[in-house]
Amino acid sequence: MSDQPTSGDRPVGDAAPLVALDRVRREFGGSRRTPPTTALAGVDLTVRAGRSVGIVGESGAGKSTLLRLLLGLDSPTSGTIAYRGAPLDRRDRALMRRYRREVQVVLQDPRTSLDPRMTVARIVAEPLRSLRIGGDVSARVDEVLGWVGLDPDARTKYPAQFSGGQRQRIAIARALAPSPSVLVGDEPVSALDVSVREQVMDLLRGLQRDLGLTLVLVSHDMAIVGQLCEETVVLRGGEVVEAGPTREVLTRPAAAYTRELLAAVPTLP
Ligand SMILES: Nc1ncnc2c1ncn2[C@@H]1O[C@H](COP(=O)(O)OP(=O)(O)OP(=O)(O)O)[C@@H](O)[C@H]1O
Repeated sequence: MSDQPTSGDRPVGDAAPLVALDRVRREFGGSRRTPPTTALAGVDLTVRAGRSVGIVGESGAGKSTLLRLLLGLDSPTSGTIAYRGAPLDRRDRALMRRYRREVQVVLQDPRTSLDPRMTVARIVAEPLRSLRIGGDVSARVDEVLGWVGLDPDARTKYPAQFSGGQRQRIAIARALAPSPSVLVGDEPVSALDVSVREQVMDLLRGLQRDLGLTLVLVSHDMAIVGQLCEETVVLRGGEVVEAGPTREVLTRPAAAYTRELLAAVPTLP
């Protein structure tokens, strides 16, 4: 990083629960004749401030559903999601606007997540506009570009002028612009070449440390979660089958399913 980020007034290393899911269920569809599809079957999850949590699972485990709930884009069928102890209620617009500012996302593929017709400056400033955050937008754009290792002359360029890794840096800068407490990554490095992947993982680690950011990573890839996250939650069929410190989950998996996932990883961190 070219500039040292400042953590503002967020205490680095504070371990208070930031986001807490309590028996969260999410069902889809269903009628008198057919039962609903259960995407999440009562998930408990605590994300502590300043920590990194990985949520792993195979296709259909419920990761996308959980991600949408974490981003405040969907509501549980039952159970609660609380932010700093206050239950989220999607009907409370002011609360949800604050929450969406606090929790920002980096998606898997910057080729589709960045608008090719917009300059980098507009892309990075976009959440400030949509969340109606005032202040010196131009200075903020330069600041967050610096944090992700991009020069200010990137501002006037378009996504197509950058490599895959640099595009993902732009997406990370955009997520950082509104000063979130939580950065959620939806397979944020899976689409990158292996060498670039390491660099972007280093960047995410550095941001977590230097900004006191809380990192939630959703991935099918146990190796990526193993390298980036202090805690790991294993999801299968909408249920948490295992959760704990990553080191323990990797070295002493309690669930047979976790052992199967681990067996599929060629080299563990
Ligand atoms: N909008 C929806 N309508 C009906 N069923 C859904 C909907 N969204 C998810 N599901 C179902 O819920 C289950 C979990 O889906 P989800 O997309 O959350 O899993 P996932 O772990 O993200 O998988 P993938 O990695 O393939 O995206 C699946 O059985 C899926 O078919």
